Amino acid sequence: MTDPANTTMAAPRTEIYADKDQLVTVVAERLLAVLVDASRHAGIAHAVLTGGSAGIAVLEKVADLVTEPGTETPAWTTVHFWWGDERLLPSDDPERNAMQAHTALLDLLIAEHGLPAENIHRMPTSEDAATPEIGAEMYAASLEVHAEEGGRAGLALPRFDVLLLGVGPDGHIASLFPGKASLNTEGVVAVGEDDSPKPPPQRVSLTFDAIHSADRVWTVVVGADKATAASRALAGGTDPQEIPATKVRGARETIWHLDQAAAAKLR
Ligand SMILES: O=C1O[C@H](COP(=O)(O)O)[C@@H](O)[C@H](O)[C@H]1O
Repeated sequence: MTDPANTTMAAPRTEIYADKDQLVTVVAERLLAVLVDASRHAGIAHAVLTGGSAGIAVLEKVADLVTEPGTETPAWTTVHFWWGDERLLPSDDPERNAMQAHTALLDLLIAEHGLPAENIHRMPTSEDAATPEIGAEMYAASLEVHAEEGGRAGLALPRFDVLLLGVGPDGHIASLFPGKASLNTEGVVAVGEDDSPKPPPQRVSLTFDAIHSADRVWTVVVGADKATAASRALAGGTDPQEIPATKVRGARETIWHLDQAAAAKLR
């Protein structure tokens, strides 16, 4: 399975911003640029979204940008949105990462920019799936429908152009939490979590194998409460069982976007 020490994956690099506003502006601009490029050259673009404070702020900034005259935007009919993780809650629960993304950006793109609703691939809700494990199987089936021929890392997945992640103060990414069995799940693309230490307990997450398959993995980190986790994740030799974020890699690019507060303890 994928190995973060593997030279076929990109070593992490950091980009540090004065504040949250600068970080979300740059990441939003680059996200749009990646989608424009993929849409133009491949005729299709796949982006994986994250929840969390910084991840949702990036989407709000994309909404501002697409509303500004003169911003170059992709052909939205070619763009597909996926999620790195989700809370197994009712579809209208405001804690759902998808609900927050709809409010921040996706409703606007559907209503005013022609994004087809069927291009939005939400993870299952608690109405769709009785357990996180069933939810993970359902999401794997959705991903398989859009899998590129031959697949990445032998997995049935689309080619993700860009995958966004947030980091918790405990070092979790997506819904892969310290010490949990989900960290060791190999050979499948999605996994259920029944006992997340961060509420709500039931979640669905992409696995590390799926995350590692993405061309670009951008981790967005804002705030002093993330500084220790970021520093440990980026230090060599950290145990991923303690700080799962240390295992974050993309196939072509791995960037940690940090504001100064989150970067304060980097060595
Ligand atoms: O629970 C989650 O937390 C992380 C980080 O969120 P933050 O608010 O501390 O930035 C997020 O990336 C993930 O998608 C979410 O489900």
